[in-house]
Amino acid sequence: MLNRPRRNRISQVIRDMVQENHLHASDFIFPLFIIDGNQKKTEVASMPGIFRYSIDNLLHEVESCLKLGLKSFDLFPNLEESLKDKTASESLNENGLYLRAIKEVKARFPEVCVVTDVAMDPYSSDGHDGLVENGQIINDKTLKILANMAVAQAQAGADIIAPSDMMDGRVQYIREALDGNGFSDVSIMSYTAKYASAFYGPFRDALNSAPKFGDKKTYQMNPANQREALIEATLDTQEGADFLMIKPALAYLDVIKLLKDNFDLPIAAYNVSGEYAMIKAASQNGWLNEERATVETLMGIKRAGAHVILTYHAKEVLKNNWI
Ligand SMILES: NCC(=O)CCC(=O)O
Ligand SMILES: [Mg+2]
Repeated sequence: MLNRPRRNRISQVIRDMVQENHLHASDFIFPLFIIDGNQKKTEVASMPGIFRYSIDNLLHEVESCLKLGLKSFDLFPNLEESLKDKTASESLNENGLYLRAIKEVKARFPEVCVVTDVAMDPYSSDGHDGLVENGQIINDKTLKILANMAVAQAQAGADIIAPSDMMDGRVQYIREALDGNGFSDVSIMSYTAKYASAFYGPFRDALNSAPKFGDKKTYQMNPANQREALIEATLDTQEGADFLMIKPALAYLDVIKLLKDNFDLPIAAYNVSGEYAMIKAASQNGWLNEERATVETLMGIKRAGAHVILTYHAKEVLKNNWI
């Protein structure tokens, strides 16, 4: 036998030497949920270890993440039902929860990268990502709403705008609105291939943002499709996206790899709430080793081709020195 691959696995030193992929704090974006009020910190029942923070506690949380080397955050608001309407108008309220949170984080920690979510669903009385008329999601009328939301978030200090809605044409529409308002340095991380997935369940609990009727299958992608992601990625690239995101991550590792191999933009993958919940639930039952399952999962997403991983595991992984 001339070839014995086991020789490169014989000791920890050699295994480390030939390790092809590594995880770093700089790979991660940590999603954070925000609620109104003071001194609030409420755990999301289906996401043990993940909390909704009032702005004062959000600042403490960001500070403790910075100490661990975690410097990028994606913020999501949990709004009271009474603030929601057909056109998501609360998203433009300068004194509203979301824009205040962005301003306060950037004022206190100018060095952090704040990623902001552009989508109607947290503010929409219909719980959808687009404007609803007669039970239909109206693409083109939604674009203006999304662009206004993006400009308001850029004004508040967002570094990266992340449209998560899957309306056609929104990347270019938002790009032009940002540029027209003097925000040509604000990036767009497009949710390029966002699938109509069961794995968003716990997130919708966290934000109370589930659709009030129907589902999201007329705008989010069919989980059976891979080639369609190439169409979405081509369009987002032409429209001026700075990052291409695939979401969820685990059931879509082939799509991560496909876009990594075919496009030159950085690839982001969203390791979503249901993926987090599965590992937590199994670990709490003693069915999985949490450290090993978590690191193996994140490594799999990186190995598939993601440069950036949005993950609820980010803080615990760094805090426990798992990587
Ligand atoms: N626009 C952000 C999401 O929909 C996140 C979903 C999840 O974490 O399940
Ligand atoms: Mg698209």
